[in-house]
Amino acid sequence: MVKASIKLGHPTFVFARPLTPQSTLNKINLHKEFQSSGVTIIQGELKEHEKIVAILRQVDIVISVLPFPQVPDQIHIIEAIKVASNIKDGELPNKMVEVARTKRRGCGSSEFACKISCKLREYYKEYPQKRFLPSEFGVEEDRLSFLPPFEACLEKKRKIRRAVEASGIPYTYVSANCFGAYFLNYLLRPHEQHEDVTIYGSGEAKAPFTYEEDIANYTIRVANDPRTCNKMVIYKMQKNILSQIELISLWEKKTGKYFKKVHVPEEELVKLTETLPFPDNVRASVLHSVFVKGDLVNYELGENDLEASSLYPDYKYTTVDQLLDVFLVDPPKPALATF
Ligand SMILES: CCOC(=O)[C@H]1C[C@@H]1c1ccc(O)c(OC)c1
Repeated sequence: MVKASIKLGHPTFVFARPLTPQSTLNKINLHKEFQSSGVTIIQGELKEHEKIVAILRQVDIVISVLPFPQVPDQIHIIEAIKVASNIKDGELPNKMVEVARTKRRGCGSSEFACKISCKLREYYKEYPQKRFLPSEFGVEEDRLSFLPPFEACLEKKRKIRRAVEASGIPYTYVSANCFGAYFLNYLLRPHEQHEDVTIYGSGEAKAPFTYEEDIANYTIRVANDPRTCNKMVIYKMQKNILSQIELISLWEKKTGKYFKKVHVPEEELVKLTETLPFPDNVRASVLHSVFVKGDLVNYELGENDLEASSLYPDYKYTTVDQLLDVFLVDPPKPALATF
């Protein structure tokens, strides 16, 4: 995300937890790389309210990339943005209150809401506010329901969304669906010697994949785009919507290897979500939602939703086929999200 911001020419600040003697070499080198690229790095904790307010007075856009365990701590970012932007909780800017009163008469609530959001957009053009992109980037949790372990995690994200909306801070939510390298590593395990691949359910349900670099490149564009203010942006590129069976077949063609398919039936996966310890039970419920139910392709974009590749048709995103070619020669390091 930082590299994409720099590449697009934006003055970029990073607020990160302090480096310690236990910090990994990778993190230390990343700090050095960012600093040599002109990034302003401020080290601190999310509870250091005044420090965050002081930084926020210097920026227009705040993008949070906090992992699940820190999702609730984003409330501190919201509080700091309100102070830095002089926004009172849930209070429309005064100028807007007059508009709201005059517009209320004679229109229904949805028409009224639309008038307000249009007026808010005009207002924000005149009185630029800081925009907040909370740490989302996965499923669209306001439109889907999940098995309990994943549901509990996503409820944390829903709470932050409601707090952002109640605060009046302009926002953009990003649903990037499946992180490409992350899931290709999880499903294909290119770093291991293995004869079989696991298929969750029938393997026919489709899911949208977005290469991590594209997630960052799209998000910096989205964050700076007036069209996406107070909107949900979904990353769902047509060429990157595939089933597990299609993914494995592509990989077999490219590697010249044939893998034995080991299916995990839905009922067994549901049982695992009930019996595995945390966080494996969460991962099992993610797999159930994404690859057994096909949740990520089971809803249509609403009138208030935008899709990234349609917003930026000139941006050449990496297709899954191209990403598999990268995996053939230099597969990215596997990772496991924390919950
Ligand atoms: C393969 C098992 O799933 C995971 O490890 C978690 C990290 C995956 C995840 C976490 C949160 C999400 O919203 C999401 O959307 C597709 C995906």
